[in-house]
Amino acid sequence: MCGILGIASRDTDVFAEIYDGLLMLQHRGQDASGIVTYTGEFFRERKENGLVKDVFGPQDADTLTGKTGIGHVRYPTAGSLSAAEAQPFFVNAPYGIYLVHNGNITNTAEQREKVTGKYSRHLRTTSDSEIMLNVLADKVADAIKVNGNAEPVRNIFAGVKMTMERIQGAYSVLCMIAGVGMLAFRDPNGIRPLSVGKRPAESGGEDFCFASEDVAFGINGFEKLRDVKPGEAILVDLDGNMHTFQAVEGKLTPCIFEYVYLARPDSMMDGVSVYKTQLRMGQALARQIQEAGLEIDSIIPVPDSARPVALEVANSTGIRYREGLVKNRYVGRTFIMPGQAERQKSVRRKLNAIPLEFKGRNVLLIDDSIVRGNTIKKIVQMCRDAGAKKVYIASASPPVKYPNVYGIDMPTKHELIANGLSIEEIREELGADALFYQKLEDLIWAAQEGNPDIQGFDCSCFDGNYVTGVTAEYLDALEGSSRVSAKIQDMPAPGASWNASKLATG
Ligand SMILES: O=P(O)(O)OC[C@H]1O[C@H](OP(=O)(O)OP(=O)(O)O)[C@H](O)[C@@H]1O
Ligand SMILES: NC(=O)CC[C@H](N)C(=O)O
Ligand SMILES: [Mg+2]
Repeated sequence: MCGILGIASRDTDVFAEIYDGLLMLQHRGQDASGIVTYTGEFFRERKENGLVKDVFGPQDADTLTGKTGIGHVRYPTAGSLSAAEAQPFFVNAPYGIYLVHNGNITNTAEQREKVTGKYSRHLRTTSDSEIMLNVLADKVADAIKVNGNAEPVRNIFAGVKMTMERIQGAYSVLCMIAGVGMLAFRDPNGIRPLSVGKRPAESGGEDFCFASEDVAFGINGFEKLRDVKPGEAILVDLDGNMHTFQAVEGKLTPCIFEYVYLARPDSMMDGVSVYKTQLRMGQALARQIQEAGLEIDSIIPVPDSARPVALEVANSTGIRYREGLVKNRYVGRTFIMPGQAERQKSVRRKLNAIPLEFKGRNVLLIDDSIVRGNTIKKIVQMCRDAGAKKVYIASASPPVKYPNVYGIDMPTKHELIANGLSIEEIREELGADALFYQKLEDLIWAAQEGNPDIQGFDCSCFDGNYVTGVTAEYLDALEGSSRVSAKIQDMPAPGASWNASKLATG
């Protein structure tokens, strides 16, 4: 995950608006935040590990001046957790380009070699996003050599096309380019989301906003124009004109996990409502539950992400919906605790059972997904401790069996509870009385129903089919690498520096 946002305004300084927009995308990344603005002459940058509200303050409005700018909230899925790998990244030639990226590149090793070898560039970090920025810079420079510098937009679009032909994986990208404007592009499969919005500018014409999710538009008065197409590049020049270019042929196959968990329910992505997809997931799951014919007193969601699904399972089955688990809103992410034992305890810190809802009852707990199984296993135990008679569980998505290589923090294969175990074995391991998983075809139906024009989805964490193709060597390297998901990283003490090699993927 990661969230990206950019605003090109004709009239006003954009720092405060980017700040507000990033707050709407905070769910996509909580490790680091960064903003760069462009004054028309200079870039002004600030990035640091931490939440948007902790990294930026009112004083930044005085320094981060400029009418255009881009921002990023990071959840690392490549490289390290070091503050140096917070985004945006910068190269000073050609033009001077700042870049923010959501997604993950799968041919980084090969591209790193080219950038540092053939193009004699020095990379400062282990980030995949920095590699992509340098590839883009190389390719724009190549285009300038061929076309001259009279038409920067043409050169930049040519550079994007060549970059798309070289880079594999998932990428939704925004760039600020000195003297030129703001560039947006999305990978040929449109794996990660990106949309563009506009609003009337005070002085006439239009202001533009790009964002990972359209939920970030309203707060600054933007209306969604459309989703950026797969393989498309859009450039808003410094006069506020929008140029579009289909850089390579695209085939929209967005990541289905966005609809399961990542995106906010109030977002529309590629014409599909996240909320309504989750309701349909509930309808499909309800059919399985009805067929099983169990005696269930109440349906209880694991807050917050499973609420829409659970609500619709209840509506469709006629079984009552109850809130039985209360989330402590003051506990941050639970996965920053070191080691398995700590993690299990931290679920307990985050969620607490309402005993009255469990005592003597048969309950069906619903969560959006079961990844390692830590969360639901602990909750099953909490329900039993609270006096539940039977504890049934359902996952709104199918068994997660394969790593995600496109920018979601999924653990390596051997950490996934559904890897190598039958449903019955998983049920036993989780200590539940029954276990339901959404069928993959039902999940696909739930999302596709929102926009039948979508040709397919990347469902790789469920079925192992990676839409861009991924080599067995890449997956082996991932499995054997020192990269482990951020969920089980030991976080450094405040002020201490992070060991950059810990998450290196190579
Ligand atoms: O099987 P596991 O490895 O435990 O992972 C699955 C859990 O991870 C996510 O929740 P998380 O606690 O990360 O955050 P949330 O509060 O946003 O749901 C997801 O909603 C599941 O509850
Ligand atoms: N998951 C993401 O989108 C993060 C972007 C990039 N791969 C990073 O780790 O910084
Ligand atoms: Mg959860």
